[in-house]
Amino acid sequence: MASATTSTTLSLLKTTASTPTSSATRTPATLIPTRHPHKSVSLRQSLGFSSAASGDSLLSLHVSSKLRSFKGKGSRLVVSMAKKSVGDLSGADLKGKKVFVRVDLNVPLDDNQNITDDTRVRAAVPTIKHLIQNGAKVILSSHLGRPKGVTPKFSLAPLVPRLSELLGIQVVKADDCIGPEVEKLVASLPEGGVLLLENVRFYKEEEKNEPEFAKKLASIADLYVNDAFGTAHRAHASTEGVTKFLKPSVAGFLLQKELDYLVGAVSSPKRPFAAIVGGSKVSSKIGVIESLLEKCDILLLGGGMIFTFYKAQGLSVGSSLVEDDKLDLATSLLAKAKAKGVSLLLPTDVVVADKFAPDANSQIVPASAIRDGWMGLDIGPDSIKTFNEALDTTQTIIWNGPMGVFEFEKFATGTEAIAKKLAELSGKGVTTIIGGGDSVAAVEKVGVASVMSHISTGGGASLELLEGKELPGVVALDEAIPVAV
Ligand SMILES: Nc1ncnc2c1ncn2[C@@H]1O[C@H](COP(=O)(O)OP(=O)(O)OP(=O)(O)O)[C@@H](O)[C@H]1O
Ligand SMILES: O=C(O)[C@H](O)COP(=O)(O)O
Repeated sequence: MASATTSTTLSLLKTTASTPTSSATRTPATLIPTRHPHKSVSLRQSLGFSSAASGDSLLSLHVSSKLRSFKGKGSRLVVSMAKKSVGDLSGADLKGKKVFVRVDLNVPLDDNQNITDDTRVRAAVPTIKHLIQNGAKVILSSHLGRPKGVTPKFSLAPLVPRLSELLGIQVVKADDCIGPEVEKLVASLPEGGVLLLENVRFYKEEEKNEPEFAKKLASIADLYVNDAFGTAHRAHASTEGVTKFLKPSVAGFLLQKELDYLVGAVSSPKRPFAAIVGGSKVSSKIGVIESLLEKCDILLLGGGMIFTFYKAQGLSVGSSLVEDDKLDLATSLLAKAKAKGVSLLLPTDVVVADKFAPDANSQIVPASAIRDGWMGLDIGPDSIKTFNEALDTTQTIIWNGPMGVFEFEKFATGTEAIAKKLAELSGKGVTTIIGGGDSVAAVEKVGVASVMSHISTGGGASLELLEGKELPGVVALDEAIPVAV
């Protein structure tokens, strides 16, 4: 590809021609108290939200006056505001106590009811083990799928063998989640024992968050732990309603870690801070892009959404995915990035296909040369190089959404290249956060999941959190220290 064409396109597509804004010209990335030492400063601002955005509620969600810090992978100090955590409870708080633990065991199962991805099961283990070790009687509750009434294929029974294996004890399974059989099983549960309740969504009252149902769930326990980050954006009986009847109601270790990274590390990042946003449509990522534009130094865009940006800039996009009603929005996002000094990079070349199929004919073309009848399905090699160079300058990276149609091997190169780059940088101490959804699948496919600083177990929940929305399952939990904001 002619480099002259590439550089012309590049300057057209970049909102700023400069290198990433240096930390010296932005608010320094230090711990929250250093940035805002005075109590009178809005804690919401100290979390990095502009005063008019939707984060006011977020403040009341995640913030207490107590800061929690821990060493994340890559040896950076991650700071977030804390809800009361299961780690804050003493041994005496837990020994012999019946603890209702909401976990997210909504895992994919194949036709033979085998778990095809046990990430969420493994992620639930640290909290459960902690409770076992402290002599608690552990009552696990989860949903699986979206059943309408009792549906055998959505039973949690297939989870028992893997859970038992990971915990090193035999997990007992109840056939219901409320009622006399459950009460009997709870009564016979020894200290350190684990009971898995049946799919809580077999009752329509769960999703309706009916207080009477929440009360029944709560009646079998002494206290509540929510570790179901993936479901924290749902105000359901087992995630929200139950907290009205069980005190204390605290966060599990997984939920805490998700908040530490997706709120703490994103709001107070080591800079330069890059966000990579991909996926299919700009309309589904508007909130995330707008929210990240408030915080990041570099924004890299990929996936199907880029064609709406191209078209908004007057480029031809052939038969690529375009949202014609979002052209003005794309233009305004580019302007916003420029105004904020964020270096927004769009791919300068793309891999186009003559049909949407794994065996399509493909070509690499500059972004300005997509012909009629062709559709862009991946970012091209020049873009990968430019993105990699930009990422090389960073200290924190968050990634949400694939760069192309990675489900088709032929168009997976861009997504896999980003996954490999993040793995390399993670090894050099850069904080790398994978914000849920398909990017997690891509990272796993490449086999680099274990080296990332954090991989979110939430799809919708992580998106909502990154958008600055409040998560009802988090709001409902006890504050570490009550605070008047
Ligand atoms: N150029 C493209 N044209 C069409 N579809 C694309 C393109 N690039 C990526 N996609 C598709 O986008 C989808 C992922 O988009 P989505 O917005 O759902 O991302 P996500 O946030 O990672 O996933 P999820 O919604 O599961 O959390 C993938 O199925 C991928 O094939
Ligand atoms: O898989 C998820 O995103 C969570 O388990 C929530 O499931 P839901 O979208 O069916 O509420």
